[in-house]
Amino acid sequence: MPLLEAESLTKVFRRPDKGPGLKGAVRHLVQRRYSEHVAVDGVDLAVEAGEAVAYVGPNGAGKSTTVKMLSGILVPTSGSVRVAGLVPHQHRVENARRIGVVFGQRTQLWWDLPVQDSLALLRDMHGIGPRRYAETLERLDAVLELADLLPVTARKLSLGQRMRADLAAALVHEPSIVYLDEPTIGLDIAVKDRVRAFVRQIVADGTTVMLTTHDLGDIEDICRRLVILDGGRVVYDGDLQAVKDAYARDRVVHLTLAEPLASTSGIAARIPAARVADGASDREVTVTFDRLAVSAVEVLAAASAEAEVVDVRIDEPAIEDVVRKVYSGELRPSPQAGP
Ligand SMILES: Nc1ncnc2c1ncn2[C@@H]1O[C@H](COP(=O)(O)OP(=O)(O)OP(=O)(O)O)[C@@H](O)[C@H]1O
Repeated sequence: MPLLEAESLTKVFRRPDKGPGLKGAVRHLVQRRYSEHVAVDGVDLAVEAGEAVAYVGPNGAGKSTTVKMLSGILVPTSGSVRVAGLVPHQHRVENARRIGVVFGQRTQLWWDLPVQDSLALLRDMHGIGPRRYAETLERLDAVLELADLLPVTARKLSLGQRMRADLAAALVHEPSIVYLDEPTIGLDIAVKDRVRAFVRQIVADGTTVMLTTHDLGDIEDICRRLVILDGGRVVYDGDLQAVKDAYARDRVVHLTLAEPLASTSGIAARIPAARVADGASDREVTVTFDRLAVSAVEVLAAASAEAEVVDVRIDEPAIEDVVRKVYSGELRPSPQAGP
């Protein structure tokens, strides 16, 4: 049985219909009108224990609303949801024991307390015994390097330090499922790498992770499965690599030559399936090709036959291209058939 299961999960919000300006607000007081907005529209989702799933979509797609229903904060309008066999909004306390939530843009630490006091409060709220708490903290410290942060009040932490402390706060009760919402937002590359490595580690240890992010690097680093939501509906649910194979196949090879080349037409003639163009300088050439039709070795051989190649750099196709196309409406993958 999947650890997390949603069937036809739907959330409809009622929004006040106000006219513009003060006049509209006053009129609304007298004659209230509402319209309905379907934020999540019949979502089916099954996530197995130990999976890392990226749950992505443009602004307003319904990601946070789904996560709120999964964590029991919101009651679905229709459809069903179960997390570890429980209906989250009917068993909020038990559900909270099994889940951890990290919002990159908000903190669950008590702002004016030292981190160690926030963690101790969470320990007491979850009823964690002293021995288990000490062991968990030691494990978290080994990867998140918490020791220096523990005596500092949350308000004095840098963003990166705060994120490490927040991850510890979300995981101190060893939840089996963790919802991460923009966990690396605003972090510098080094801290981002550390947070991603940490999340990979908890997944390897068996924690189920559901990641909501606009940072596609997070997705590539952490998840093998991608669920794309658009307008409240799942438009793709499948393997990340399969999406790349189907939609992000263009690879770019950047070649640096020993001498400037008068024309790239000789290279182009040897690999007709590729697009050959001048690079950033007169000694550079870029070759763009479908990686399933042409290999990088063929590109290198073609270039070497025409000129002396002194350096090579390859840009792999990025999931970013696919997701960007979905967001812009250029691509509509089918949820049933996959890409
Ligand atoms: N409490 C609410 N009342 C009315 N409408 C809401 C409420 N919460 C969310 N919505 C609307 O539901 C839709 C989905 O919102 P949601 O926050 O789930 O999107 P999201 O995919 O998480 O977006 P983002 O990437 O911007 O965080 C949006 O149109 C939003 O305006």
